[in-house]
Amino acid sequence: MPFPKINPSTTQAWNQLRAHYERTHNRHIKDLFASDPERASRMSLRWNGFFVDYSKNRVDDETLELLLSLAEACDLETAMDAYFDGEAINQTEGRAVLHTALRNGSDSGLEIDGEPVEKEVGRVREHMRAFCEAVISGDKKGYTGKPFTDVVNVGIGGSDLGPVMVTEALQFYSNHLRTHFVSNVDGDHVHETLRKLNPETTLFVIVSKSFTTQETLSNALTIKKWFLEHATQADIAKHFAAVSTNTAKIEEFGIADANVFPMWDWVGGRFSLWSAVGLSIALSIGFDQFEALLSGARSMDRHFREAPWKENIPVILGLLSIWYNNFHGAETEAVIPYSQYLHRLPAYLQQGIMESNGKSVDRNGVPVAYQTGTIIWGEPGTNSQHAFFQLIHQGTKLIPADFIGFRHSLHGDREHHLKLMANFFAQTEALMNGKTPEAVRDELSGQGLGDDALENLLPFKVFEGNKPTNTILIERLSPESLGALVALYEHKIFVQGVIWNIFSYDQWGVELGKQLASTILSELTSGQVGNHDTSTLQLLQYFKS
Ligand SMILES: O=P(O)(O)OC[C@H]1O[C@H](O)[C@H](O)[C@@H](O)[C@@H]1O
Repeated sequence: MPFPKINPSTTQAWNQLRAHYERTHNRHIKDLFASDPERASRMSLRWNGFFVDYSKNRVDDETLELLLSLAEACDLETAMDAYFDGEAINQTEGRAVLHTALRNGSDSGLEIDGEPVEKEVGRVREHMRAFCEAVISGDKKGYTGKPFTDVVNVGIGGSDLGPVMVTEALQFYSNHLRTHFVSNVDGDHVHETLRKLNPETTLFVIVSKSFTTQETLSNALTIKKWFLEHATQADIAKHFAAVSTNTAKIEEFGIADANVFPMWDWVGGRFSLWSAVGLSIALSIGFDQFEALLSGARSMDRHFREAPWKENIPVILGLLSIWYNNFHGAETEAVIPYSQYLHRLPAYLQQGIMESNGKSVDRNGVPVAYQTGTIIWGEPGTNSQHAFFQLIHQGTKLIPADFIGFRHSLHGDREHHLKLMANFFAQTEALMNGKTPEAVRDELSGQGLGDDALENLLPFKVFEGNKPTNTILIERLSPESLGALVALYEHKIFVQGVIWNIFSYDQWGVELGKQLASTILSELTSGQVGNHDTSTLQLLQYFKS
């Protein structure tokens, strides 16, 4: 079956959703609860240690039915089969999208260009395991015979954000190896990192799907130069490893064959942490834990593929997000993990979601006449409460938010965990209920204010509420649960891309800036500033003067 190319806004479900929005958008979520005692239990999903409560949304059963009809009208089912079966659904690049095959333990019979996918994946995985075990155990040593103490991941975008997010998230499970991440081409990043390192005991993992990315190659060359101030060319083989689809380029860099880990063009950079791109993760937590991360993602894949859509977490969360984006006019979504370990999750999801679904031309090559990709942002709770929550509570914008929390802490300090989680629950309650004028009057009446003063203050202290949230409450932060959580968002991206009728797996929009930067770099180095608009011209001249 060909991948669907259906304009969602021409479907009956879309028009019905629009009419439904017109009829219902003034309703308050708390009134929906008041008239429906079963709402919370009906609008929650329990799966594998995940409790997803989506009842605090501006929806009723009819909204959900219509959203599910929209998914049907856009032929999500055919699209899902094409995704998992390895069809070339990334049509503008002629590639399959098979990050799910990276965590598919069994032999599914999947083939790309006649080659069995899992066999090759398994081979690289075994190579990773042997490499990680040798480094962690200290069997593999640096050029002066000392075991490694530090690992530096050198990469950017998908070759950085996944590894850094997961390594930070799973710090509790980490071993003695200290991990560092160098991504920015700003020399401050690499030089500050090198200052802390001993070349005798540091392993560098250069990660670049293309091995042509300016930032990564520049950082890798700077590191190599620094390393060679202490060691010899032959020692590079002991201290540098690389992950890429472009193995010829790795050879040029001088990395030993035994330290080269291939990846494949059917893995998008922003979905690649499950491949050898995750080498620094596996070094940090050990290969068994890395496999647990894959297995968590695999369970979510199975859930996504098999659960009826009504009970399907990525489908429901994807559809709710469409409801706000396309019918309520919400432009952004906040992701608020109540876990300091997950502090890089919003940044990671920004690439995953915004690079995938930030498109304005549909799968027929026609400009879309509706909104697509949401703007994603967030910071961990409770810090975010003391920073930007004011705007979510009382600003003029509608900002649906995902609250992610854990029933059990890893540190075992119950007092801290209860305080954290009290805030977690309190915020979604406050966002939904708000504070009525009556409640504010009650609160102020005992404070000795005159009637006028009280009434003057009142409008500022009223909260409208009616702010939608999803609560994702997970048993405990572990490699498995993190793997499942990340896969949940990957599949949410897919669902939304299918409905918006866009290609989620290319990223042509990042190319233009790169091309212009390369022209400007040669102008900055050669002394000849070429043709530019007058603003850019004056800035370049000022910079050079
Ligand atoms: O892994 P690399 O080939 O070095 O690419 C790194 C990054 O480059 C570009 O900016 C792409 O937009 C990203 O999707 C990619 O993750």
